[in-house]
Amino acid sequence: MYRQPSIPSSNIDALEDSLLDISTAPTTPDGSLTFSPVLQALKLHDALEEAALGWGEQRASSSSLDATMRASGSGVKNICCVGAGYVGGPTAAVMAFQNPHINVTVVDRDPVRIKQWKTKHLPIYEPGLYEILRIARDGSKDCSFSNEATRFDSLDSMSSASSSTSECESRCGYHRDEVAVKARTPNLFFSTEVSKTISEADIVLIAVNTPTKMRGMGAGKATDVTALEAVTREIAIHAKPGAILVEKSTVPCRTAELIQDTLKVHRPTQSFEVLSNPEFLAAGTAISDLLSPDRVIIGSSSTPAGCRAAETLASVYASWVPRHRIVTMNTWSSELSKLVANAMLAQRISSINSISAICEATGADISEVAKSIGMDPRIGDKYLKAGIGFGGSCFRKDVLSLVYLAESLGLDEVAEYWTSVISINVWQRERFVRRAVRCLNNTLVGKKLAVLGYAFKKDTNDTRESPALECIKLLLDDCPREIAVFDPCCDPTTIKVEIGKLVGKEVLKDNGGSIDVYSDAYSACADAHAVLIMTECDEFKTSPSPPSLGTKTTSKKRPIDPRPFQRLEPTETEILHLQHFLTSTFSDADPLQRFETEPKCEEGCEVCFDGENEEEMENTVVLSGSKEEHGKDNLDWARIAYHLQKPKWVLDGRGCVDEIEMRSLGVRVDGIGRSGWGERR
Ligand SMILES: NC(=O)c1ccc[n+]([C@@H]2O[C@H](COP(=O)([O-])OP(=O)(O)OC[C@H]3O[C@@H](n4cnc5c(N)ncnc54)[C@H](O)[C@@H]3O)[C@@H](O)[C@H]2O)c1
Ligand SMILES: O=c1ccn([C@@H]2O[C@H](COP(=O)(O)OP(=O)(O)O[C@H]3O[C@H](CO)[C@@H](O)[C@H](O)[C@H]3O)[C@@H](O)[C@H]2O)c(=O)[nH]1
Repeated sequence: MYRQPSIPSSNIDALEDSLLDISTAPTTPDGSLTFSPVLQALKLHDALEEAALGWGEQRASSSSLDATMRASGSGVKNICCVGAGYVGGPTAAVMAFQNPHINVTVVDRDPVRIKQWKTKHLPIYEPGLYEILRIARDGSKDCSFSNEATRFDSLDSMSSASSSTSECESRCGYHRDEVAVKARTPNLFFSTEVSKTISEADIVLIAVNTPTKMRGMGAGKATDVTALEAVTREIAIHAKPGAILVEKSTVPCRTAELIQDTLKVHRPTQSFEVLSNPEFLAAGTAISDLLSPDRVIIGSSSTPAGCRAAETLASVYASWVPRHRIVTMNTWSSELSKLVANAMLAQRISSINSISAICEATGADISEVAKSIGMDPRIGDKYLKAGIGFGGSCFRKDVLSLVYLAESLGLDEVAEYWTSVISINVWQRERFVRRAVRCLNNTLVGKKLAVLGYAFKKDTNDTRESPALECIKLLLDDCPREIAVFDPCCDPTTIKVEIGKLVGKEVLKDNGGSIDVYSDAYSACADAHAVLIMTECDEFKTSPSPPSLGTKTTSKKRPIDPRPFQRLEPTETEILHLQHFLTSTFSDADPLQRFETEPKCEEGCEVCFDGENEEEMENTVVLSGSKEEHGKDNLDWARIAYHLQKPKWVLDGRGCVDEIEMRSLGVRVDGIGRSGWGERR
């Protein structure tokens, strides 16, 4: 069940404070400052497997040396990334990792966050992030390995890359190529010296938060560009002449104009190029998305200087992204593309959710409908998973930003169309709660409800815009005796603090209310009158798992040895792939003996304070196969069913359980997109 280091009380205070000012609150809450060691093990494998898909393409096109020559030809020596959050941190880490000759410095006004990036307790959790950071931030040692793929028939007698070499040599008796990888000096830095770092940069990436405006004109829809404006001013004052400014944040269309205007006010005689380069990474797959992006969009002005700036940024990406995936366009198209991408994805979810209501009323099954339409390549099978709707920090805010843009342009019909995407999303979760209450005889008084899943999606501890919380708020209106919450990836303390802040401390059991948060599913479900599934966690699925549509696949395949490399100078991505293969195969966190010593925490480090947690985190990095499996164990539904109150109910908001299997356990199932017990009564 859930295991995570306890959060020091000072961090809880910080978390409480961070939730106060919602208008300018960072998009990544301090809740994400804790990270799940269980998840760390689970996701590393998938992330690198995902990235591996793009490596074949790249292998043919570039070695580290080629990439270095290309990007250094553009004269870029220093990159500054303003904003050490969810986007800034991982993006800068991958850029530095893939461009050893460029110094990348991430700056933030938040000293706590910067301090965390310098330690082993990173402020966000993303699978594969730490391995990249260890090379770019801490530097690496010389290392070497055989260029021959591991022979699995001799695995028993091997324990690491180096032993594999000697074992193979003694068996085969001939000398094979040895690949030598040179040591790296650190080229990724974290700092609070915002203006100084900006003044030294050839490229300044702006990756600050752009939440929905909560006050004043456009409140509830328009984008709050307060942080972006502040950074722009700082850049306008301190940037060196000719520096290239890059919008990584998601911004309203024509924001580059606002930036140019500020630059002109402060530096009227100098000209700067402003590029749009939106980020498309998703929570939980950030590193694989960054290592192997579907596309990199660069928007620029069409002047020669604009095109040159776009080419300079493209050369930085070209160190690891195949050229045909780097798409240049005009600035406004690029800015708009980001909003439209999120709006289209959200729209697909609302579309399938609207159909789920028809399925419930007609006897059709939404998963069958989604499967059949998804087989049409014109439609595709992604983002067709019906459920209680989308959450997360981006979809709602970006659709609303598009709505506001349309309204500002007098395009009321367009605004109305996109508003309906949000309306369906809200309606969907209300519908789910209504069905749940109806199943329970229209009264929750005196009843215990178990809520499985609190994060906005599976495999993350990110709870921003969590649909579960919205459902919990609605359930509270019917006065249940208890709402018992469990999420395999979220820290119970963080959930409590967040609920206390967003709903009110009085609703928590500790203060006489009805909401309690558990660290294991079985306690949460014990004696419950109904179990409500709110997040699509794999752990909640019955076996065999219903087909998963619209999410990245979780491969259980044995990782493949990427050797032999075609050149004796493999790319960083290829070395990472090999490292992952060896780590998974030999349960060794540093099989190439490449890592420098990990930075030591300060005396009295609060996160290290709990010795048990510390040991747990270190063990997890070692990625033992058994631990990986343990973390992903499916729930024992028979055990849960046994302890449920009669009639036993599972209200499935994410299509996780198999109705027939549950019926055999004496459990009634009702859920999204299929006619369940609710209809039959
Ligand atoms: N989170 C995602 O999954 C995701 C994905 C793609 C795009 N985006 C977009 O990227 C942008 C950043 O999102 P995020 O999730 O990284 O946000 P975040 O809140 O995690 O991080 C933003 C950081 O910017 C810092 N900051 C704000 N103002 C500053 C200033 N004046 N000087 C220095 N630092 C400052 C904050 O302290 C914070 O650490 C947003 O526009 C978001 O819409 C986010
Ligand atoms: O078929 C589906 C797919 C997703 N979801 C829900 O949609 C939400 C968003 O999921 P996802 O897109 O995987 O996560 P995000 O991290 O929010 O990523 C989105 O938002 C980012 C921020 O802009 C973009 O960069 C990404 O490309 C975009 O996928 C979650 O609540 C999911 O449960 C569904 O209900 N059904």
